[in-house]
Amino acid sequence: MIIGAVHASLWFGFNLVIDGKLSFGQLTAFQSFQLHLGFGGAQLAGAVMKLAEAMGGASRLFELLDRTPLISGDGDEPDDLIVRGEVSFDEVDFAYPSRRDIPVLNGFTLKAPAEQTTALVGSSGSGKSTVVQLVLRFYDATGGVVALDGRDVTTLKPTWLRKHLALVQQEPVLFGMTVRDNVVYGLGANGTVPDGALIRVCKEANAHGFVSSFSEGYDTVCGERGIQLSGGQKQRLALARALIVDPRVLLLDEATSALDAESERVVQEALDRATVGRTVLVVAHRLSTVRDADQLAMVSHGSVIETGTHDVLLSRCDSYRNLVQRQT
Ligand SMILES: Nc1ncnc2c1ncn2[C@@H]1O[C@H](COP(=O)(O)OP(=O)(O)OP(=O)(O)O)[C@@H](O)[C@H]1O
Repeated sequence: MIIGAVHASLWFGFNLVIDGKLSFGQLTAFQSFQLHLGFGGAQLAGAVMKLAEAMGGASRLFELLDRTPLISGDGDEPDDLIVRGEVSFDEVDFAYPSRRDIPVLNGFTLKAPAEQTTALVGSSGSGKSTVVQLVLRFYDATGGVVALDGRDVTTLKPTWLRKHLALVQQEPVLFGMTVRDNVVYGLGANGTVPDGALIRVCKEANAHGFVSSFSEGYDTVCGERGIQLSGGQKQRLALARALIVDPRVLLLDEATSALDAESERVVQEALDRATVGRTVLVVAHRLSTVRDADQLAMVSHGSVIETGTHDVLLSRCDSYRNLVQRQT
């Protein structure tokens, strides 16, 4: 547009110069003035657009800052030494806040004994992952009681609770910071730990080997601006992050589902080691991951319909038998 205007004024100006109504010097001065004005205007329009975009982003940011959490940060912080790690669900009902009219858990009742592995199995959408989220108080149950060692988790301070419980999910999230910071993040934003403890948990999580092979070791930066890790490596760091708090209860939600067979073997080996002496609540679709659990709970439409070992469920639960048949 600016160029078009320049051409038009040039043509008009030349005619005025030919008619003797304008000097050549006046024409070039006017042209230069016109160009500066045009480009200045275009820059101003660009700046106004950027300002409008920034205002849109800022209003979204303030919206987030103004949000009040559904879960209060207050609660009891009982003496750490007494945590045995028994997790129980007594007639728990739940619906997500965004879909209050759709019940997800209905009278869900189960006891996960301390230092034992309890596996939740059932069809997709039956509510298994939701159960895990209620233990961590990402949400609170709308009815019934979720308890840790008999204490209603809604009476416990979420930060205290998360010192004793740790979660490993299917899609681990690593931040664009060093391996060390990513693992220590398990202790909270300002957590610190001696190198010896860091290496010990990374060995337990089968991560020390590959981290040591990086030229900068634990100071290697992860993510887009650093090293790209495979799914299995990320999962092993996520496990190390969970283990650094030395949790009494380990929650595994499809922790190996997204991995190929070899990565799954290495991660599973680390998990087998990490679960000894801890209460484990595991959600998994692959039967191989859960068949050796101390207890399996068959979940259907938000309720537990049967509990028992693999053999017990095989003998008395049709849904479980169907699940096994589909996978073998
Ligand atoms: N954040 C959410 N908001 C609203 N509804 C949700 C949310 N997360 C899950 N749901 C719904 O809750 C129900 C139970 O989901 P959940 O993820 O607990 O099932 P699941 O048994 O773990 O399934 P899968 O085995 O596929 O992971 C589903 O109908 C799902 O659509």
